[in-house]
Amino acid sequence: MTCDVRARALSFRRGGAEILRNLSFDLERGLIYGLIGRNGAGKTSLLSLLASYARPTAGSLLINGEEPFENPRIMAQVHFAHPSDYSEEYDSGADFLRACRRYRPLFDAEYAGRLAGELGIPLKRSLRSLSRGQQSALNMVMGLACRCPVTIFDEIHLALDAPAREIFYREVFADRERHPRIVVISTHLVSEMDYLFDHVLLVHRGQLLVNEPLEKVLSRGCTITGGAREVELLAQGKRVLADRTLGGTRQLTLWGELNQEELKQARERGVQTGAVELQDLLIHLTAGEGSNEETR
Ligand SMILES: Nc1ncnc2c1ncn2[C@@H]1O[C@H](COP(=O)(O)OP(=O)(O)OP(=O)(O)O)[C@@H](O)[C@H]1O
Repeated sequence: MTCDVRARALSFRRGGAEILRNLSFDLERGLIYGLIGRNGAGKTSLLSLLASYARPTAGSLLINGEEPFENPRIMAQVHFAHPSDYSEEYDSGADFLRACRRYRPLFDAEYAGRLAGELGIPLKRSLRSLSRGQQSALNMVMGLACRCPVTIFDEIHLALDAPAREIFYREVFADRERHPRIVVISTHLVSEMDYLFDHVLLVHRGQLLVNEPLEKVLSRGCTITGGAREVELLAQGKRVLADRTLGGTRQLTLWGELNQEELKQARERGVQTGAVELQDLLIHLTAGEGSNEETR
């Protein structure tokens, strides 16, 4: 089962406010998309359109050529894992996994059970009695094991402890290899997860600011690391995105690439050059303005 997603000039209004404006993008099978942006930028709103929870106000969103909103054929192919309120949920984790088996044709119960065991989720207990992290872990297990052609994780990893997050990252990567599909991960833990992304979607104030493969995004900047004086000389006239000092070593993150002459100078001065961090680019590209329309 494959799936493709096409959004063209997508806009979305809610409560009189324009939340998303004129977004166009494609999502391709086999790729992991990192959806990033500041608080209130519009990430969850975009994901709720993909997950058929809401309908675009303008433009078009097609999944396998069909509009997703209230479309059972498409809803069966999209899994939206997000932080859920289980405070009134008396069913157990095992009940939830059984429901997945009924409603998700590709659900892998054996894999789900194994992963739940590794994460230490007490499956026999009611969901309301689980800790927040255990509830998130169960959401993660369901998202992975459903094997839906479009699998969305919206900040579900936030309540997970570090070992559980490591399992999440490992499994997202490995399971995507075994069962290629579209995976969209919305996150604020950019520096921890960016290595997972094939492609970056950066939403800012309801608009798509970046829609590029990770490699291309990272080529927009560079780091230079070395003695403070040498690094400063190389950075002259350039825009500095980040400045870090460790002992006698200084690292500057610069906007733009170094040309051949600058690379030669860096070598001669013992300055190391490296890739920019996605998080530094995010901070730079979205700095100085509110994250949504109302704060402009
Ligand atoms: N029901 C609603 N009515 C009006 N405005 C809303 C509604 N839901 C969300 N918004 C607004 O839409 C904007 C985008 O919200 P959204 O939840 O999509 O952002 P986000 O990027 O996911 O943010 P965060 O990273 O903080 O979770 C925000 O300004 C938010 O206040």
